[in-house]
Amino acid sequence: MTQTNNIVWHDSVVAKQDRVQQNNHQSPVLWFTGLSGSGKSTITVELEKALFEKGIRSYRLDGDNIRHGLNNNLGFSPEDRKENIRRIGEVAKLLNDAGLITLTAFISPYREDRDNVRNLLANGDFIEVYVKCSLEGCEARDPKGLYQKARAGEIKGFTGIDAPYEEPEKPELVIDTEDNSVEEAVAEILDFLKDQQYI
Ligand SMILES: Nc1ncnc2c1ncn2[C@@H]1O[C@H](COP(=O)(O)OS(=O)(=O)O)[C@@H](OP(=O)(O)O)[C@H]1O
Ligand SMILES: Nc1ncnc2c1ncn2[C@@H]1O[C@H](COP(=O)(O)OP(=O)(O)O)[C@@H](O)[C@H]1O
Repeated sequence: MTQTNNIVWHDSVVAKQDRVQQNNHQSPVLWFTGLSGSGKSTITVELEKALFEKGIRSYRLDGDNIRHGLNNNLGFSPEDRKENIRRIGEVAKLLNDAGLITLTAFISPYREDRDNVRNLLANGDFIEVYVKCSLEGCEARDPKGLYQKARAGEIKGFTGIDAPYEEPEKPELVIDTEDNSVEEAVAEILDFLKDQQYI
C-alpha cells in the first residue's frame, strides 16, 4: 500500500544535471536481464571494471548480492520478484539522480516489472540490455548447480524450468553470450555508450 500522507518532498540545491556536468558523463541505468547463467554478473563485473579504469563513476547492483541485504525478506514467488524489481528500480533511480551509471544484474523475468522501472526514469536513462543465452546453453554452464537442483525438483519455481521468463520486446541492446565473448560484450556496450554520447 502506498503511504505518502503528511510527507513533503524536500529538494536539493545540487541538481542531477550539476552532478552529471561535474562527472562529465550521463548517468543511465543499464538494466541487464536474462536467464540465470546467461552472463549478467560476469559481464557487469567486467564492464564496471572497464568504466572504473576510464574514470567513469558507476555502481553495480546484483541479484544475489542485493538478496543478501536490502531484499533478504523476498523469495521467488511472482509477487516477491515484482517487489524485488520495484525496490531495485527505486534504488537505481536514486543512483541515476546521484550521477552514477548503474549496472543492474537481475533476471527480472516479467516485462511489466521492467517497463515500470523504465517509466520511473527520464527518457533515455533506461537502457535495457538483454543478455541472451538459450536455456540449453545456460543449463550446460550451470555455474551454481541450480539447474541441476531445479531439474531434480529441489528448487521449485526456477526461471526457465517451471517459472516464466518474458523476453524483452524492444531492448536497446541484445548481447548474445553464445556468440560473443565477455570482452566482445563489454566492447559492444562501451561503443553503444560512446555512440549515444552517454560517456
Ligand atoms: N527459483 C529461482 N529462480 C531463479 N533464480 C533463483 C531461484 N532461486 C534462487 N535463485 C538465484 O537467485 C538469483 C536470481 O535473483 P534475482 O533477484 O535476479 O531474480 S528475480 O529478478 O527476482 O527473478 C539467481 O542468480 P543468477 O544466476 O545470477 O541470475 C539464482 O542464483
Ligand atoms: N560470453 C559470455 N558472457 C558471459 N558469461 C559467459 C560467457 N561465456 C561463458 N560464460 C560463463 O557463463 C557463466 C555465466 O554466469 P553468471 O555471470 O553468473 O550469469 P548470471 O549472472 O546471468 O546468472 C559464467 O560461468 C561465465 O564464465
